[in-house]
Amino acid sequence: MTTGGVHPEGRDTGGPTPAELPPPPAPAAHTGAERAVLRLARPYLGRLVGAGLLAAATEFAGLALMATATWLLMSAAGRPPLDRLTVAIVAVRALAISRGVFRYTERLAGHDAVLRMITDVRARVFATLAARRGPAEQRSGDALSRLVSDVEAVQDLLLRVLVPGAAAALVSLLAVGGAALVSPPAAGVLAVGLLVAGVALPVLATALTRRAADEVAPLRGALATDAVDLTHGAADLAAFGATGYALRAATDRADRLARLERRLARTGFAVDAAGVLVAGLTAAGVVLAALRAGVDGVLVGVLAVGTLAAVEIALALVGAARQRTQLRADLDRVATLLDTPPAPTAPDGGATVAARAGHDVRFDGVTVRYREGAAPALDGVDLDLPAGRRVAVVGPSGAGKSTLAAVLTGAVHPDAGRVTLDGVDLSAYPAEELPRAIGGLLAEAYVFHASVRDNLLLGRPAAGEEELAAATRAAGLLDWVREQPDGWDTVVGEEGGQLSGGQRQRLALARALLAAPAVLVLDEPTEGLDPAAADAVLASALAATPAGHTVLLISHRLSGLDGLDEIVVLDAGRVVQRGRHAELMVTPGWYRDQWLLQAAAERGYLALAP
Ligand SMILES: Nc1ncnc2c1ncn2[C@@H]1O[C@H](COP(=O)(O)OP(=O)(O)OP(=O)(O)O)[C@@H](O)[C@H]1O
Repeated sequence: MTTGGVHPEGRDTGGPTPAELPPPPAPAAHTGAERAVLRLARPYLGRLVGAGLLAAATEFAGLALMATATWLLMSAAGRPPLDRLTVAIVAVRALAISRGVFRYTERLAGHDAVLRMITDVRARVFATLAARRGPAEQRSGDALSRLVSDVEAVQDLLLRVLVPGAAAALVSLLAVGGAALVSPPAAGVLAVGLLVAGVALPVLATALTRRAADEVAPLRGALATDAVDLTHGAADLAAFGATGYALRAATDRADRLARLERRLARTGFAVDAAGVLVAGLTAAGVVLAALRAGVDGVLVGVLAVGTLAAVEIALALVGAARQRTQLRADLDRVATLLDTPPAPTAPDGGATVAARAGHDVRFDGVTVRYREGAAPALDGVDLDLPAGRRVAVVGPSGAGKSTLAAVLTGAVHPDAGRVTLDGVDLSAYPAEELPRAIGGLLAEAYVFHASVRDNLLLGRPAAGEEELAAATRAAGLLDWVREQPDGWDTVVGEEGGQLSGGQRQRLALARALLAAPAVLVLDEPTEGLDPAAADAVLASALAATPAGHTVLLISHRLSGLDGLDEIVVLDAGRVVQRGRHAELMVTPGWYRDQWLLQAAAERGYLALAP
């Protein structure tokens, strides 16, 4: 839960309150973030520079249009012969048309470059998020917000800050140069006005909005996480009577966000008003300087209108600075992900899984540490799984059983040691190759909001009705499917919500059995089933697995393991016992103690059962 705040009994409901949100990062970090983004923009630099030049051409055409139109109107008032005006008339038309054409091509070129780049950024951010193991980073709401809004910050930095900013700076220089041809003193005044509008005001806007803007992005991320918690955790919140508190915490955060955004908007309006004032004052100053220098009346008018247009273009830098401030926190979050070295993946064209019935798997001194400094989840584990071998991994909660399965399926990479499939390191196989050989029922298997048939076919899309029935029978779900009015087409609800816990587990097991990979991982396949049903399902699942296929069974229950080739007992990530059931039962240790305890508990359960 990140719905921050304190429970009435003083229990913290977890997560940061707005006041606890991380402080705004140091300015140097922001520059680093922008640099990281710009490094990614390098392959598209040519297109971006093209877009910047087109943006400058658009602004310049607008400025020139205003100046020429003013000259035309003021000159026409003196009724000169028409041929003196012809060039200006044609220029006005040409500039009006070219401005539209430049704007259109600039948008096309800029968006083309940026959207190409964004595709790369999103793919990298996705890959980094997918490879992350830290629980703090695995919040789906926050991850979604990073993928969508934070990556859009990269787009905005280029399209709304850098391209228009560079164009405004370039056109401002041209405007001062143009004014200097008419009157150097007026050009001096214009330069001062442009510096105020294009440098001083953006710096002021940044200073005024920096703190508030830095708080906005983490707040948005936290709100996205709240939304996920409030929807996914609604039933638990209601069960603990905590809905009101969770809602209030989320509402407090939303209110704080609204307050910050209002503050940003108010500051924005004030700076915009200052910009209008600067435009007016600069135009007045230019007119005075030009009159004092004896410039012709028509040209004074051209200078005045041109000044207003030029200052307006320079004021785009205020918008760019404001936008940049608002993007900083988002950019930092993206840059952190982009700086993360990618998880080791096999190069394209890596090893391929041989097309045969059985595969040999070996764990050699495999160590996995989820967090630096934390105790390892697996600590130098050796395990031999030749084709056809059936091994159970048991041990107390937190011993590292699921981590072992995750390493085997390639979901988690060992920090030391290696796992080989047919003698080749797992990391040499491209991601899409491994599932051909290794797969099964992993911890907390996901059941999709689809029909029973579609959920099963995920395991083997081409399976026929008979294969579906065999796998479902082995998982003990076939009778239930046949009883349903819609049979295989029964929709199981979001996350299998319309099934009981046991039915959901049987469906996930049936899917794994149907997929029948040569190395089948079964992580707690009978979880949620009563002891008698668990024994029956485990026996039928093992019987349904072809002889040459390897099975790695992870289980809390120790009943029904007597037929397996080896039982490995893990504790705190280390192998503390191994052998067959009969051997372990005559050896003092965790296995025998736990087996006797479970057997006694189940005898009691069965004695109480009606
Ligand atoms: N994603 C993760 N991030 C951080 N630590 C993790 C993560 N997954 C597991 N751990 C830690 O690694 C250790 C081993 O966990 P693992 O889930 O492999 O144990 P397990 O034997 O399967 O436990 P259980 O029987 O309760 O499912 C535990 O201390 C756990 O807290």
